Amino acid sequence: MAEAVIEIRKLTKSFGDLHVLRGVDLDLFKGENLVVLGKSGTGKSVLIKIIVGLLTQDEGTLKVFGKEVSTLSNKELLDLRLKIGFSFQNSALYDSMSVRDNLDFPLIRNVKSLSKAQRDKKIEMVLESVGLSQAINQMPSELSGGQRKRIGIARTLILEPEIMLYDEPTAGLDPITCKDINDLINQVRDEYRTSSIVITHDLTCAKDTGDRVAVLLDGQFGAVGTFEEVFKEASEERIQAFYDYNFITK
Ligand SMILES: Nc1ncnc2c1ncn2[C@@H]1O[C@H](COP(=O)(O)OP(=O)(O)OP(=O)(O)O)[C@@H](O)[C@H]1O
Repeated sequence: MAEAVIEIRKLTKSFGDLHVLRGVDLDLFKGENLVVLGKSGTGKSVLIKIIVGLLTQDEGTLKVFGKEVSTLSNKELLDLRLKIGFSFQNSALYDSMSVRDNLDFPLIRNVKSLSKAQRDKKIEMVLESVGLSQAINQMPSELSGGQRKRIGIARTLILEPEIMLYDEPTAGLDPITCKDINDLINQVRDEYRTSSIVITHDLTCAKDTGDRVAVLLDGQFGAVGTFEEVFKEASEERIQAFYDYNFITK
């Protein structure tokens, strides 16, 4: 049985009368890509915020690397966040900084022991990993949407996180670029041995990257399994509707 790096049990979270998470059970196993699917407003971001300690659950447990997040001290939370890389939907690059400086920034801020030469080496290596060595001196505005996504992922990867959280990694990209990003997500899992949660509405992304797929429905995971298990054998109408909406066959 694979080791769980994140273990969520009976987790609930409400905002006033709005019961967003209503008893969530989920494991993220070491070395897997787990895709979380769910309509807008179902609580995907809330769940991510609880995982990184930005919000606290009302009830239930959430353990990351075996430790309950809600009981961590501020120092422990900061240490945990360094092990979790969050790749934002909008890539979160600083427009006024070159690609090199965008990648240098998290190193200067978080890994104070590195020399300039060591940082340069890491920048070169991570750019090579995402296939954009030639972009090192470019500004974000000179990059395509897909390239910006790659640099955004590189910026997260440079701190060598053990867990990666991808928020809508293919949003706003054309299908061919989506495929490239999906390949990169798989490559990151294999090369960096990360365990990842991929939040998406894009079923092609889910199919290509998800070792397992989990569908959030009415505050709980309605189905968890391989893409085929979740969709091909879906008897649940709401899950089938999600599939039909994405794959328009007519
Ligand atoms: N801090 C907060 N205070 C009050 N309500 C909140 C707060 N954070 C989230 N919510 C509500 O919780 C619900 C779930 O929000 P969340 O952002 O997790 O959705 P989501 O599944 O990530 O949606 P999307 O796919 O559109 O990003 C929404 O109705 C939102 O308005």
